[in-house]
Amino acid sequence: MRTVFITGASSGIGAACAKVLAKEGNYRLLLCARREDRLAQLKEELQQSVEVEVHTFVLDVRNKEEVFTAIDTLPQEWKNIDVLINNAGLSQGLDPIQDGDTDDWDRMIDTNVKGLLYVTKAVTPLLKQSSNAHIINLGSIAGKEVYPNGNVYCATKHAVDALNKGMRIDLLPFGIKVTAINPGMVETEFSEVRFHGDKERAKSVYNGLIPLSGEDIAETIAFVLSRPEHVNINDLLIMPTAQANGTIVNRK
Ligand SMILES: NC(=O)C1=CN([C@@H]2O[C@H](COP(=O)(O)OP(=O)(O)OC[C@H]3O[C@@H](n4cnc5c(N)ncnc54)[C@H](OP(=O)(O)O)[C@@H]3O)[C@@H](O)[C@H]2O)C=CC1
Ligand SMILES: CC(=O)[C@H](N)C(=O)O
Repeated sequence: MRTVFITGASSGIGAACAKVLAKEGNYRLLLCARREDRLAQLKEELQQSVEVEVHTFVLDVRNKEEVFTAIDTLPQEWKNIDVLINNAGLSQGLDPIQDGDTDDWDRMIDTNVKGLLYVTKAVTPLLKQSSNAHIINLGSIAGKEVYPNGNVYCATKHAVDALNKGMRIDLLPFGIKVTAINPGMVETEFSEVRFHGDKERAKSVYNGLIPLSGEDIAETIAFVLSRPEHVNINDLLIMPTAQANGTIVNRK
């Protein structure tokens, strides 16, 4: 039984990872996000469908002190973390740099880069105790190329790309695997958050094409985690068939 810690489990890719891994039958799930009600709902849903151990807690990954205290004060039986899925993240705004909102920039940098760093630093001592440790970082096509108006979000995901490579080097002596999962368009709450709650604009992002689902990404992560101990998948770029790169999509 491996214990998986998923950040940002209240929605989208994180929630889908919880559901897919719960069904696998060989994972215990440690789940966090800011929305407590969503986590409680997910826990109930998971435990109604399969037999799985789940522990949830509220965490804002931007809050350094909160991150270190939350990990430090986990119940003893939840401290044996084998897998960390650094999934919590967001995009806010889609504007040219000269028109960007500095509060949006702060939220993206604080969550996608600093939050990921705090969680990784807090959890690494626990991962070092595992004989089968793995960190999965949610990057993006936005970490491989820059698209118009993506400026700061793309910068944060380029940072995740660099951190993913850096972690793999630094954690090599401890046998901790490090993998980047870089999706293209996945229909989750991502666009709704990017457009500050504008549901119509968010929906239009996926008009005329079949985007990836959170489950598509979760199944890929389950595959990555299921490789034999001597095999690590370093980096994956996953797109809907209708998307060629960060900007070119085929809409019907
Ligand atoms: N959807 C897409 O097209 C793509 C997404 N990604 C990446 O995938 C990851 C998941 O996004 P996705 O599932 O699509 O989007 P969602 O908006 O559906 O989910 C984001 C999750 O992150 C959590 N989160 C956001 N901010 C914080 C915070 N400060 N502290 C703790 N948790 C936080 C949210 O929970 P809560 O609000 O409850 O805190 C939520 O559970 C992100 O890193 C995103 O950048 C990458 C490429 C493409
Ligand atoms: C362009 C993408 O595929 C990605 N979802 C993003 O908006 O960065």
